[in-house]
Amino acid sequence: MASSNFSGFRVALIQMTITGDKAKNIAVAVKRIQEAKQKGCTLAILPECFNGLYEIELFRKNAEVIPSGETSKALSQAAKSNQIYVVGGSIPELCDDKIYNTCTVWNPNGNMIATYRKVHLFEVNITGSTRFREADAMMPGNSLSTFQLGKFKIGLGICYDIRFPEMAELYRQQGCDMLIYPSNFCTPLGILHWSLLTRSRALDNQMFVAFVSAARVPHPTYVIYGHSMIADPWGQVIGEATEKDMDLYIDLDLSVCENVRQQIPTEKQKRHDIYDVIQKGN
Ligand SMILES: O=C(O)CCC(=O)C(=O)O
Repeated sequence: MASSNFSGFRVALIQMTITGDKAKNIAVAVKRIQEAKQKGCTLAILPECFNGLYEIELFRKNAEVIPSGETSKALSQAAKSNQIYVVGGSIPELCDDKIYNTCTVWNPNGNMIATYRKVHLFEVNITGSTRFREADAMMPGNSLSTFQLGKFKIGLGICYDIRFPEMAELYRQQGCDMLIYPSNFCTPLGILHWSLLTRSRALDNQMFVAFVSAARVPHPTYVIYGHSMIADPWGQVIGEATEKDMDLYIDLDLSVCENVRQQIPTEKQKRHDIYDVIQKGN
């Protein structure tokens, strides 16, 4: 891959079913990465916390040191044996007895080329529906993270991060062409906001945005929305799953970013004399 005139690639959004069986979840992820390669994909993306159920009480149980834990080893091997880039959704990361919600990225040699710890922890209290406080079990990360795939520069966020347009704008300032958010929205908020948020971040920043969920399964308190989705730099949805266990394979063309940015040059028209979004720290 990645010849000098490479301007696109096929991406897999892996909407797998997550169960309470960690070994099974890892095995399913590995199999679906292999299928993505067979379908001609250069990049496979997994959902948030894919190695266990999305429950506060289970994060520590499923947590691992990165990159020496079993999930990291499986992702590294899957990337290498299939010669594919893998955005490993996220897993609970154990570091100095603290837990982070961490995304790892693997290149086709099986090397870890980026990590990202969720910066905005999920905390909502929706009357009559979802209550969740990730901070009861996890610590926030403190930095942004990008990686290069051919000519594409890709920025990383996780789920709730997509609600913060400033973060996406900082990635645009860093020259990103695509944002990837491994996610697991609950169904009530998914219905209201999932598509709107994906399209908004894509349109605001004139880039591709991939929002990758697990499949919906019955759960007493947290029913995952599904509907993995990708929007293009026009803000159009170019692929969307249902709520079921399924994967999407989508061709991305980097030249669309350049076309939109030339035709609607908002980045050059920003009034930095009136406002600014600036990055603090790294
Ligand atoms: O923002 C939302 O509605 C859901 C966020 C979420 O589920 C998460 O960050 O894990």
